[in-house]
This record gives sequence, C-alpha cells and structure tokens, in this order.
Amino acid sequence: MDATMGSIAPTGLKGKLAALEDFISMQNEELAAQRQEIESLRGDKAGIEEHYQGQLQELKKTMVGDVQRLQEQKMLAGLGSLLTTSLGGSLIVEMMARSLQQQILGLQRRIQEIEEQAQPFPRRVACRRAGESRFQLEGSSSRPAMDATMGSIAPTGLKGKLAALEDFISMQNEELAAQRQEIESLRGDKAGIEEHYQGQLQELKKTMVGDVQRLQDEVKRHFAQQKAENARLQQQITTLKGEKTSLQQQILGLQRRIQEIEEQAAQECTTLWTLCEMVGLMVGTSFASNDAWNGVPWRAVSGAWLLSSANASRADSKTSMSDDDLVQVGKALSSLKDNERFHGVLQQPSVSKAVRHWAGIERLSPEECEDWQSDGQIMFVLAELRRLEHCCRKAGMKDRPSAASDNPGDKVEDPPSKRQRTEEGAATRAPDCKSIDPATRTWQHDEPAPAKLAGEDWEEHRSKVGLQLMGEMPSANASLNYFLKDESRRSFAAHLANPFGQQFCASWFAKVRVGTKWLQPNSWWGPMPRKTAWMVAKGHTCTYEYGGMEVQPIEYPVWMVELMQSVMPHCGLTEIKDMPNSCNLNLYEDGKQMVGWHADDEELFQGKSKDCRIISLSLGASRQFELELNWPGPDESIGVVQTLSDGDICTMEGMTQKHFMHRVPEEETPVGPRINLTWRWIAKPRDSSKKQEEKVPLHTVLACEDELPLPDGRRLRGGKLENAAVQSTLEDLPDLPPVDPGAWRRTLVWQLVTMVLAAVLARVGVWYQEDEFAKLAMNATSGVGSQGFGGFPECAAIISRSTTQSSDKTSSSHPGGECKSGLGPLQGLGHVTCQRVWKCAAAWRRN
Ligand SMILES: O=C(O)CCC(=O)C(=O)O
Ligand SMILES: [Fe+2]
Repeated sequence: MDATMGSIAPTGLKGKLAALEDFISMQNEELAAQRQEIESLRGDKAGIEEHYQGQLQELKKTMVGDVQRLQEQKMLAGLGSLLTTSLGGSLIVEMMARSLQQQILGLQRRIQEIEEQAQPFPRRVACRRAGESRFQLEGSSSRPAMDATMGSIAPTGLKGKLAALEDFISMQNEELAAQRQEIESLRGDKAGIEEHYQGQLQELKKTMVGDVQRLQDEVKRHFAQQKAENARLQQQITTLKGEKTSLQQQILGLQRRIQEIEEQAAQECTTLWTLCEMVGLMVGTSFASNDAWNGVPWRAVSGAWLLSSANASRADSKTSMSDDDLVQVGKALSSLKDNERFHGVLQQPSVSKAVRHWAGIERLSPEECEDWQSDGQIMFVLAELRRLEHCCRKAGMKDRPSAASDNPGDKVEDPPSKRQRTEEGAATRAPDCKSIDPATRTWQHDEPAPAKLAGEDWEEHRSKVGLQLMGEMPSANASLNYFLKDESRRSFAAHLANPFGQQFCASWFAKVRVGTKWLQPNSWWGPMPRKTAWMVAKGHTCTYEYGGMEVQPIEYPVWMVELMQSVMPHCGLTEIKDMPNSCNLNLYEDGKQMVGWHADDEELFQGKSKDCRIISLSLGASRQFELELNWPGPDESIGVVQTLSDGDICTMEGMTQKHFMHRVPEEETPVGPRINLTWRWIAKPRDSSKKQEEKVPLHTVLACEDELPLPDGRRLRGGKLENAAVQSTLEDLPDLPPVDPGAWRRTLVWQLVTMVLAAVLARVGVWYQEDEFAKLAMNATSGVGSQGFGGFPECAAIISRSTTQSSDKTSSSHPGGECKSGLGPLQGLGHVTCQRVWKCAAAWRRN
C-alpha cells in the first residue's frame, strides 16, 4: 500500500487525500470483483458436485438394473436346475445358480459401499461463510458501506484522517489478500472435487464392468451347461419314449391275451355256472336272479363246486350203498363236465336260452318254446340235463325249497312239472320231461299210476264209503248238474248256472275285487299269471305257499261270510259251522291270465287220500274249465270241459283231486276280467311248530336286502352284511353240535354251504392263502372228524389263486383293498371273525 500511496503522494495533503480516496475506491472495486468471483466459484463447486452425484446415481441405477437382470437369469437357471435335478438328478445347474446368487450378493454389497463412498465431497471451506468477512460488502453498494466506515473514523483533522485512511487501506489490503487466498482455495477445491469424483467414477465403472462381465460370463457358461444337460435329457426322453412305446405294445398284447383268456374262461364259467345254477335249483337254491351275487368270483365258486363234486364222487366210491345216489349225482355232473358235445352245444345262444328257461331263470314265449321241439341240439341238452335231474331226484333232492320240508304236500300249488301242454308253465317253462305218451295216452308222472282195486275200479264205490254228493243233499239246488260222474274213480264235478241274477253278480264282483288284497307272487317259474289271495275262517292260521313264497292268510272278512251264506245253500250247506273254512281267490284280469294244469291235492286238504269237496263261484267273464284224467283207460275220453260264466257254481267232489287235473286255459280271443272263489275245507292243519324249522334257502343269507330272520328269532343283516349286525349275531351263535361226517360230508347241500361260505368271504373281501384257508376250514369243521371236509382246501386254493392272480400277490388277506360290503376289510378282524362267518354259514346247513 505504501508503494501505491508513495506514487500518488507529492500533490499536497489534499491531493494525497484525493489520491487515497481514489485508491480506496479502486480497491473497493477490486474487492467487489473478488467477491463476485468467490460467489461464482462457489456456484461452480455446487454444480460440479451435483453433476457427479447425478452420474453416480445413474451408475447405481444401471447397476441395480444389471443386478436385476442377472437375478432373473439366475431365477431361470434355478428353474432349469429344478427341472434338471428332477429329470436327471444333475447338481451342476444348482451349483451354478448358487454361485450366481453369491455374486449378486457381492454386487449388492458393492453398491452399498459405493453409496457410502459417494457421500458429497467434504466442504473444507464451509467455515468461511460470507458473514464472517470483516467487511460488510452486501450486494454492489460498497461505497456507502465504506463511507460509513470512513465516517466513523473521520473527525480527528486532516492528519488524523490521513492516518485513518491509511489504516483503512491497510485493512482493505488485508481483506484483499484474504479474499485472494479464498479464491485460491476455492479454485483448488473445485479442481479437487472434480478429480475426486472423476477418480471414483472411473474406479466404479471399472469394478462394475468387471463384475458384470464376470457375471455375464458365468451366466453364459451356465446356459451352455444347461443346454448340454437338456440335450442329454432330451436324449434320455427319446430313449424312454421308445421304451414306453414298446411297453405299450407289450401291454396291448397282454391285454388282448387277457381278454382272450377271459372270454374263454367266461365261456367255461357260463357252462359251469349253468350246471351250478341248475343243481342249485334242484336242491332249492337259486342264484341267478339275485343281484346280491354280482361281483362274486363265479369262476372260483363254480370251479370249487365242480371240484368238490368230483371229490365227493371220488370219496363216494368207497362208501356205503346209501350214498350211491349221491355218487351218481357226482358222476352225472362229472360226465356232463367232460361232455364236449354238451359244452359245445351249450354255447349256442338258442340252447342256453332254452336251458335258462328250462331252469326257470328266464321266461320265454310259448311260441319260442314250441320251436324247441324240433331243435335236435336243444333236445339233446335237455335230455342230458334231465338225466342229471333224474339222478338228483333219486338222491332225494327236491324241486324247490319247500319240498324239503317235512310236509311236501302242504302247498296249495306245485311247480307246473306235473302236466304239460298248455299248462301254466307253457308260458314259463320249456317243453320238459313231462308229456303225454301218444301210445298209451297216459301222462308221464312223477308217480306211477295207483293200483286199481281187484276189479276194474280204481276206488271203492261211494255207497260203500258213504260219500254223499252235495247235489243229493235235500236242500241243495236241484239244478246242480254233475258233468263229471266217474263212479269207478269216485270222482265228481257239478255245475250250476247262475242262480243269483246278473245284478247280484255285478255287485259281488265289485265287492270282492275291491275288498281283497290281491297278490301276484313270483314263483320259481316267473310271476304268477293271475292275482290271488288266501283267506281262512277265524281260528285258522295256515299259510299259503306259492313256488318258494309264503302268503300269510287273511281272516274271512265280513263280506265273505255274507257271500258264503248266499252261495252255500245251493250246495246243500245251510249252517255256518258246515261251511268251508278256507277260500282261494283268483283274479284273471284278462284272457291271457290263467291257471295251469294242477290238482288241489295239497296235504292241507287231503284230497289225494280222502273224499274232498271244493266249491267255486265264478264272477265276471266266462272261461273254460277243463278236467283231465291222470291215467285214462284205453277207451276213455281224456277229460271234460265246462264253461264257467258269471254267477256259476262249480263243485269237485270225492277223489277228483287224485285222478284228475284241472285248469283254466288262456283264451284265444280277448275277454274281460273274471274272479273265481274256490272254497275248501282244511282237513289237516299244518303243525305250526314246524314253522320254526322252515328252510331258509342259502342264497337268502346273502340275497336279502334287509334283515334276515334267523330260525331262532334273531335277525341277521344279509345282503349288506353290516359290520356291527353281523358281528353281534355271529358272536351270539351257539357252537355247532358235532356233525355226522358221513351224512354231511358228501351231501350236495353241504357243498353248497361251502360255496356260499366261499362267496361270503369273497364278498366281504377276505382272501386267504391256501394253507391259511385250509387251516381255518379244518378248525371250523373239527366236529367232522379226521377226514375234515374234502372239498375245502381245493375250494380255498381256487379262490386264493383266482384272486391273488389279479392283484396283490403278497397280501394274504385282502387284495387290492376293494371291499364292496359294509363290513370293510376283515384284515384287522382276523381269524376269529372269519371263523364266525364260517359258523354262521355252517349254521345254515341245518336249514
Ligand atoms: O278259476 C277257476 O275256475 C279254477 C281255480 C282253481 O282251480 C284253483 O284256484 O285251484
Ligand atoms: Fe284248482
């Protein structure tokens, strides 16, 4: 400053002052310029910082994007690895994915570091804020500020003023120097920041490029590996596909083979089954019509049947004469089994149809039945079956279940086996073994003709036995006309044309039709071709049986007694106590409905051994009533026909039921409905205590949908075999009394029991290994003795073979877990339960 001042000094004090002032003002200007530069430098610095921060931000964004992309690639790689691992079990892809994951983690860390490092450049000049300047040089108005400062140092004279100015200048100089220093420092800062950020950016870019490059390389390598792996897997898939195709072809082949075998087996089974069914029918057991038997392994069961039959016949060769008949049955069965022609012919649909009809399984039209007469194949098969039937009959097997009771005659109706031609069975039964012999004109009967008396007469004369015909009774209607009067056979039938008038008959037709609970039971031969009801006088309880079915009696309704009081006096019966105590009612809805050839010869009425009265009233449409001789003599006419019209009374008296059959045949032309009431006298009431022991057919055990009443009054759930019910019933069953091995071992009924047991077990899903089953059978039949039951192990073997073949070979108790019954798998229940099942089945053999 001194130098500057020296150059402007010599012009006196005033001049000096003026010079100083100029100088100060110059310096002020310089100071202002410097401040401006400082401002601008500060702005530059902020700009630079902002610029680099922006760049860093951008870089970070790019890096995040890159990482994300890599992550996606890694995810894909993860998927690929999953696929690869699951397909080929390769771990390479997974390892690569893991390394990528680590790299990404590293990159993320790196970004964090960079973020931390990328804090704004430290402001080393931050302490030098504008406010700390010794001079308040706000804005551009430096002059007034200086003036003010100068003013404060002014009033001490010119010298003082000079000295003050000098001071001021020297302060200004200091200030300038300080500002210059700041400018210097700011310039340095600016360069430093730029350099700092540049360096950082450079480094960051370098790291990033390296990292990304490395990752990309790795991803590339990974994909290449993946590609190779895929190719390998593709190869494997192609191989597998080829193998699969070949296996599929093999399976198809096997399936075809199975089908062939099954078809073959089904054919065998059909034949065997027909035999079983037939023999079953003979011993009073029918399986065919029962849905409950669906799902039973018939092949096994029928196989078991034949095996045990064969076994029985083998065993029988050593036994006593009394078993001969059974041996014959076994032999007949075996011979049928080996009869090639029989089996061949049986395959024919028409033949099997005929057999099914013959066995009563399926109903066919009379026209179809007639065609069979001329069909050699059908006749051949039926003849073979008849031979078997003959053996069975001889061995004491009966036609149907009730025939096995002690009272075989206690039936109102027999199966239509006794008569042929247009009998009831014509619609339901094949032209069977019963036919009229054209040479002798005699019916071929189950029974031979009874012996005649010493002369030509068949029966004692009525005068001798004291038979009074109803028409001869004093009060009887004189118009009662005997259209059949066979004194030799003591057989009579009378007719009385409507004595009541049309009005009476119409009103009674309606009353009886509405007042009766009509039934149409199914017999062995199909549904009965008419409706029926069975009524008895108060105090009588006899049931009425139709082909295997029992009908409970209805007590005479009031109208019945009233009607009898109108009808009976025409037959000479005026007292209630003398009137019939039972009545069979028939409703023929139309001309197609009928009653086949039969005799009312049930034991209940004793019609075969004693004189027997039957009185009938017809209401409604007229129908033909035919009577024919059982054993007509050479010159005798076979029978008589009587039309029965509305209101007509008809009687049968004496021994008519023994020597004649009667029927009401189908009408050719349409006719209206007809009711017939047939009154009879119950001569020998059935012993009701016998009812307890009545036969329950074996199949009923399984067939019944609901509860099955046990002989002792308890009930068993059959068809559904419900767990708890079966369990508790079986638990309560008493132990079996010891059985006589000779009697039971070889009877066909017993063998049927084993079949049923096998079927029961099969049905509830229990399958045993041969030895297990045999042991079980032995235990259960310990009462039978050391021989045991011959057929059983075979039976078990067949069952176990036929079942283990199809499913689980190792399971001894429950293949496939497919159990259709409500009992569930018996696996957990074990032998005890099975023994009970056995006991249960065995208990039925007594029935
Ligand atoms: O309907 C008829 O006339 C005969 C009925 C018959 O024979 C019977 O019910 O036993
Ligand atoms: Fe009859």
